[in-house]
Amino acid sequence: MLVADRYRLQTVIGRGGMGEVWQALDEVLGRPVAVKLLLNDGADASAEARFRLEAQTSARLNHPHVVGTLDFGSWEDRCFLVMELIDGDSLADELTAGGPLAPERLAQVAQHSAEGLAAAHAQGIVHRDVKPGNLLSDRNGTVRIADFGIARFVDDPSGALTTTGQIVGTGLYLAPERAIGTPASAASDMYSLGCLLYHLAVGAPPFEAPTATALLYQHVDSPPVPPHQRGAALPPAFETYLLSMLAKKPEERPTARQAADWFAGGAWRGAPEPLPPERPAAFPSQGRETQQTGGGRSGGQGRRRAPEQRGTGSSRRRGAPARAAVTPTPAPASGAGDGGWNTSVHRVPPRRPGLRSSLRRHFGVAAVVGGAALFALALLVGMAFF
Ligand SMILES: Nc1ncnc2c1ncn2[C@@H]1O[C@H](COP(=O)(O)OP(=O)(O)OP(=O)(O)O)[C@@H](O)[C@H]1O
Repeated sequence: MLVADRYRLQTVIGRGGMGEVWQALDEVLGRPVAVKLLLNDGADASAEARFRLEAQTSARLNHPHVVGTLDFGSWEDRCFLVMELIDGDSLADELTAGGPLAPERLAQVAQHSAEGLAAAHAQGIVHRDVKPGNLLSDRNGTVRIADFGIARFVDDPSGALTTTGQIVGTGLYLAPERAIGTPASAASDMYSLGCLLYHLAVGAPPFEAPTATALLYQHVDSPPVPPHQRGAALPPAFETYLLSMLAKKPEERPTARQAADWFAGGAWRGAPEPLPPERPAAFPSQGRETQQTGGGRSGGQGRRRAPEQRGTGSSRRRGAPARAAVTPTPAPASGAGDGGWNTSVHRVPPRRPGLRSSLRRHFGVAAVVGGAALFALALLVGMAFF
């Protein structure tokens, strides 16, 4: 079948809610392309407008991590969108085929997706439907974001649900602020990306529920179970950062730009560092903070902070609230070096008073008690005499 006298449809690649996607040959330029044909069931008058908007939105983005838009038009009463053909699979396919992703691959997916989102956000475009099926990976593993613009019409939470109350894919990644009816923002995309990465790491989304309402409540209220408690073997820094993307408050999530830089810089590896040998008990947290400085590692510190802002002990402390929000279970010390939970912020024990200060405190208490006893004795003696 030849569309618009130019695009020869060859095989169906996939089907989505709005139409079917074909592998095709652009006979004018002699190159392979993907052609998405809008379903022509005639039922939804707004579908064409949405489709057109998707084309116009994605056409504004020319970025290596966004699927390129090449053409748009109408042919025999059906709208079509011509895209760059991605020879590979979606991340949903990758998950189905191979199970949870290894940290290295997951970090690549995170970086590429965040790059694509950063490019969109810089133009004021919010994707609104970040999900594994909308991340396409080519044979080299390069990830591109597809389907820009469609979800702008599902801003209200009901857009994530069917009329019967069943969950559709979007609900699994729906930001809390959207669940309560606030319009989607760039930070909502970051929450969805966090859910998506969690899903790819664990093999299941952070929240699941039998009803749509229960699921929305979880997005709003429930802290996600840390991935390592569900069997994922992420480096601690990676896990903490991922959980910061799932912060309930939009302003506490990293921006796409920050996330892209953080993953590109390799901080996600969270390589264990040697413990300070000589200063064990008194102020262990200070020693760790100092060690982390400039190391470009550890979870939490990158949160909402551009890399150039990191690096001082005090800013590190300000930048590490994720530690309070996430309470991972420490692993045995043998986990050192293998991405276990015994490094960095997760091992900072509560401060214990040194021997000298506790002696000082005990002497102080004794002095007060002794003084009171002497005073009472003097009072009694005085009363006896007068
Ligand atoms: N440019 C492309 N190159 C290669 N494959 C593509 C391309 N665009 C889409 N696909 C494939 O076609 C499938 C269907 O895509 P489509 O965008 O229609 O639906 P969806 O994203 O799965 O669902 P929905 O549109 O309902 O959100 C995708 O999952 C993907 O595998």
